[in-house]
Amino acid sequence: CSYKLRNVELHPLWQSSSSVTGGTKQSPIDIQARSSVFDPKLKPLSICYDPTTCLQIWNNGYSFVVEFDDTTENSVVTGGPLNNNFRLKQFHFHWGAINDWGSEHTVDSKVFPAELHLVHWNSDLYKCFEEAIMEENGLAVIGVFLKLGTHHPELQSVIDLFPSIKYKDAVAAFTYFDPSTLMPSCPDYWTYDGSLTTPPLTESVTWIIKKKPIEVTQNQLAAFRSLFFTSIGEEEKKMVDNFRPLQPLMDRTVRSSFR
Ligand SMILES: NS(=O)(=O)c1ccc(Cc2ccc([N+](=O)[O-])cc2)cc1
Ligand SMILES: [Zn+2]
Repeated sequence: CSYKLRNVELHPLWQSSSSVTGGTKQSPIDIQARSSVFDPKLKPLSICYDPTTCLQIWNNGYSFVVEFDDTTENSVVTGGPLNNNFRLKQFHFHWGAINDWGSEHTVDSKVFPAELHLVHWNSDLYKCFEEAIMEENGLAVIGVFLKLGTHHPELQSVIDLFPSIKYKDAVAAFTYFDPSTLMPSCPDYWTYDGSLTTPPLTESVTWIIKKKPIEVTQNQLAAFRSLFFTSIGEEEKKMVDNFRPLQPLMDRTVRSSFR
């Protein structure tokens, strides 16, 4: 049952950041489908990724991160709710210790076992990712839910590198990958203004949450749980439950691209 309360003890990172004082646009949130407002002015998302911009995969102690060369406009997203060009910087995931929880966003309180975040920064307004993180309209993050189902071959090419990045700060070369293979074919999405879900929790993110999940197998989810939060030589702590608790919607409306 994916409605189980998530009574997990939080990784230190999220303990202190379960709510930011004064934050009015924090993420993640529960997306109540019936309260979202269809916006006919929302355009289709325009996503164009060049697989040769893929650089490396590493364990940053919170998740595994696949990073891209963002010195050119070769891998970008625009359209949808976005009024600027956003360059792909990295993608990472959030997941649970078991399949009953793991995603950051929820839909009508339904929790998914994992969630993919594709992180982009506004290259029309800012000079680099580090600057954009701190600024209004600085980032666009596409969220994709994962659900249990068939084997995902393209995700498997990422998972196959896990033995080389088991511990914090381990890095491996990963030089050809198209992250659009990790997205569902259905164009429908929700969008709202929110924040980073890890420190510095800045309210700089236009969230674009795909309505349809992608399918992965139990073994593929279990592979995520073979990673460690800790560095080599430290007492091992399995990398699981690296999601932030739900935050209040406050004075925000979630828009949908579909009726
Ligand atoms: N989970 S999420 O909201 O999509 C998210 C997106 C990007 C990041 C990456 C990141 C955010 C901030 C910093 N920093 O301030 O050094 C470094 C990396 C962290 C978290
Ligand atoms: Zn994330």
